Amino acid sequence: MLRFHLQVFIYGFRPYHRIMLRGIPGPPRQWLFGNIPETLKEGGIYKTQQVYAQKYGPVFATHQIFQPIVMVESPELARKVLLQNNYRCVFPNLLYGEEAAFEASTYLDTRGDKHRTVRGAWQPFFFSGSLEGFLALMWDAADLLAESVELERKQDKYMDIHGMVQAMTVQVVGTTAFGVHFHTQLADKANKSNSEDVQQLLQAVYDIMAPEAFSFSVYAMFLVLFPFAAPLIKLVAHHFPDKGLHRVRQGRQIVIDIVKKLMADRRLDIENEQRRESKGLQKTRPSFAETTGERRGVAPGSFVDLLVNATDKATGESLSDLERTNQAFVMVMSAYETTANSLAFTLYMLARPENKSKVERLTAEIDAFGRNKVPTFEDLDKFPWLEACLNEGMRVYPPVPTLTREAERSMELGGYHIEKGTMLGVAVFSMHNNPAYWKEPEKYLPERFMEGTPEAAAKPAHGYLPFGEGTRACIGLRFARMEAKLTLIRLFQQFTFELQPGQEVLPLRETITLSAANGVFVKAIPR
Ligand code: HEM
Repeated sequence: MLRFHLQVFIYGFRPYHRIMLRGIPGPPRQWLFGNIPETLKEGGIYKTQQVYAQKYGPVFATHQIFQPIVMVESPELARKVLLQNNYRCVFPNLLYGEEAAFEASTYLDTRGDKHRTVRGAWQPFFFSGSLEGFLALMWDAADLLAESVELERKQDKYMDIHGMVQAMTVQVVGTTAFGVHFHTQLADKANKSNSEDVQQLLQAVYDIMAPEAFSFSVYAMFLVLFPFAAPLIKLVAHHFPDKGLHRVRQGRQIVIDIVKKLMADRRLDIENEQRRESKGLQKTRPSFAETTGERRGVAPGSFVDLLVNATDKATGESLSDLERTNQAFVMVMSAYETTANSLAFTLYMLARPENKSKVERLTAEIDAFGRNKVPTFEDLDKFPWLEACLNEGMRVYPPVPTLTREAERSMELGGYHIEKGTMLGVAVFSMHNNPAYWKEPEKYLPERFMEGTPEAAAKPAHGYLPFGEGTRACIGLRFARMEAKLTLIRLFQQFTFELQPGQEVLPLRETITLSAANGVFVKAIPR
């Protein structure tokens, strides 16, 4: 018992971390709880980072949840962290056995050659040719969104545009990545065929990403307090899960089961096509080119097709089924929520009354293109102001507020020595909103992203990081930008938006991502 007490005391004091972080400024690390109480008091990690950066400067050490982490909050240091280190931090969790193996092979956590293989398997999905092929599907989804907005507008109601945009981005993931229609949008309610599956899927993703997911179980608390007993805690948690742990595990299983089903269906589909082709029979499924004109066409060159055919370049072997399922799982987790959040933040900014002149410039740009025209892939370069509005939205509210890396070797950061293996973080939200780097950061000024303007000249050369940087930067950047641009074009061809009073300050919800906690409520004004 004495030994146990000693271990608790030593862990609470964290001598090893103190040695690793020696000399690096930062908030006092409370015995046992690190900086958790302050994070709770400030209302989020991204908030405490702002407070600490002001107090301690561009390099500071904090104890976020489980781990000590050295944060940087300057464009130059952020670049150094992101370009010199290729691995994201892996935080301790309660997963055990097969679930732990699944997590370890997740794209977001893969390392070295495996990362190159996985990234290589994903890449063709984002080639210009593929993106161009997705345009009609994305436009289709944006069109349904506009129809849904019109339905709500007719009832003269304030609507949660965040929720509606989310339903749209889910549809886009369905058609482009999985070749299925999720029928999530209001104007598409009649097609309910698989909407229950989708509701389940969304709930599951929500459960996995919920803020409580970080402390979802009483076992998590034991893991924080007694990390040296992790194997035992995980074993007990696995066999006797409490309600919180059960919820997250169930969520993961639902997502895995659904993506497995989607892949199996698609595989069968491909086999049937090949069989018909070998017999010289006509295709049952029209090619994408044949469906682009159709309102509800599905792209056969989908992500699932890529996964089914993916091979490991190094070994020539195909990816294991576990790895394929894993990639599809990551696609579900990473592709829709961030895009929906960035659109919702931009729409929020454009609905604020003080930004009326920005909207006028946006509608003028869209009208110059055409109020009833569908843009082609090339046309998308003709909307610099729209793109600037989107960029500025992600500056004020970066959908991923913190980036992480593990120090691959010892390095120097802002005059401090960093030991190999130290967890590093980039305080993106804080940096994007720091007056030391951005003049009047509280103002929504898309001009910052318009070449030749004084606002653009005053912008830092680096330090704008909504998609990260380096070998681990967002692979879906072009896909996301294209989808967001098409959506804004389609919406502002028909409407402008008015913010519901009472949302002058937008409550935020922080998980790995940042989103509007209670939605974004607007009234649509027909143009
Ligand atoms: C506006 C929308 C999006 C934002 C703001 C965003 C942001 C990010 C950020 C910040 C990272 C981490 C970068 C780093 O650590 O340096 C990331 C990684 C990633 N994103 Fe996105 N993302 C968006 C959309 C998408 C979409 C649409 C997809 C897929 C279709 C996607 C797939 C991924 C993947 C797979 C990674 C991991 C890349 C790697 O480790 O190699 N993202 N994203």
